[in-house]
Amino acid sequence: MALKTVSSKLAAQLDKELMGPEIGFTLEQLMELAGLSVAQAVQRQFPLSIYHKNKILVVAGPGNNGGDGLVCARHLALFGYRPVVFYPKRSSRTPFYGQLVNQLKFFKIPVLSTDDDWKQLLHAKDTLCVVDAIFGFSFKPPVREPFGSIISELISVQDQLPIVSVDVPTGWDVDEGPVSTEHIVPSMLVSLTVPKPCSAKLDKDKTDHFVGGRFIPPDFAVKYGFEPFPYPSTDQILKL
Ligand SMILES: NC(=O)C1=CN([C@@H]2O[C@H](COP(=O)(O)OP(=O)(O)OC[C@H]3O[C@@H](n4cnc5c(N)ncnc54)[C@H](O)[C@@H]3O)[C@@H](O)[C@H]2O)[C@H](O)CC1
Ligand SMILES: [K+]
Repeated sequence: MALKTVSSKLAAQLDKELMGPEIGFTLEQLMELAGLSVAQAVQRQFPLSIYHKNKILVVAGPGNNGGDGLVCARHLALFGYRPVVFYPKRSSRTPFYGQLVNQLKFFKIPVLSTDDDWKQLLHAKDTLCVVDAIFGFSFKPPVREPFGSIISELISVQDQLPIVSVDVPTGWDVDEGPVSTEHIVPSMLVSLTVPKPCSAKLDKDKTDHFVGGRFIPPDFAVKYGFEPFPYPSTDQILKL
């Protein structure tokens, strides 16, 4: 069966409508559910009972994809993991990002900046996986620094250290897929609300694909041209 996807343009429009005057979700609400679903997907893929490592590096970007990562880190801590957040370019778009960082401090989750040695966490011996919450559906290539170097570091370790990408594998064109030969190959992608077209370029042998962000009624999905996803029970994620 063909994968149901929605273009970057339509995904942005869908988001706008959800947070528009008629429906009235707030960004904070959707981000909380998005971050929770990514944490649940990580727990499903890397259960502590099997993997005897609990350190997770969360790399958070400057926009809402990064915000999802900050929320995800907090839920990972609640699930018994030991997240460390690398947040190189902190957003001042709204005070909410500062509040999310304060919540991380409340949970004693380290938040590193470019002055800190974040690369020491890129060792599979100690770290379970890396959550890639750098860019989502608003990324436009080519990538600007410092993110180009950060992505290169992640690519250099991805054969040993699994990458969990949030919504879109960072650096990929949202509609077209990878734009250079060297690119992030996540071991897991958690698409939010609905997969973006680039996910059709995933190699199924290398990447497990989940959908998360369970926050729309069935008729709204149909309006945007995709079938609602049959999430089981109370799960926030569905493996595709
Ligand atoms: N309904 C949902 O599914 C929800 C999804 N959420 C998440 O939000 C992102 C989209 O967030 P947005 O803020 O629009 O964009 P990004 O985070 O992808 O990136 C914007 C950020 O990145 C900078 N940027 C863009 N291109 C480049 C570049 N080439 N080099 C460097 N920097 C770049 C730009 O300046 C911005 O600062 C979606 O994917 C989901 O993850 C929400 O949480 C809510 C619900
Ligand atoms: K991402």
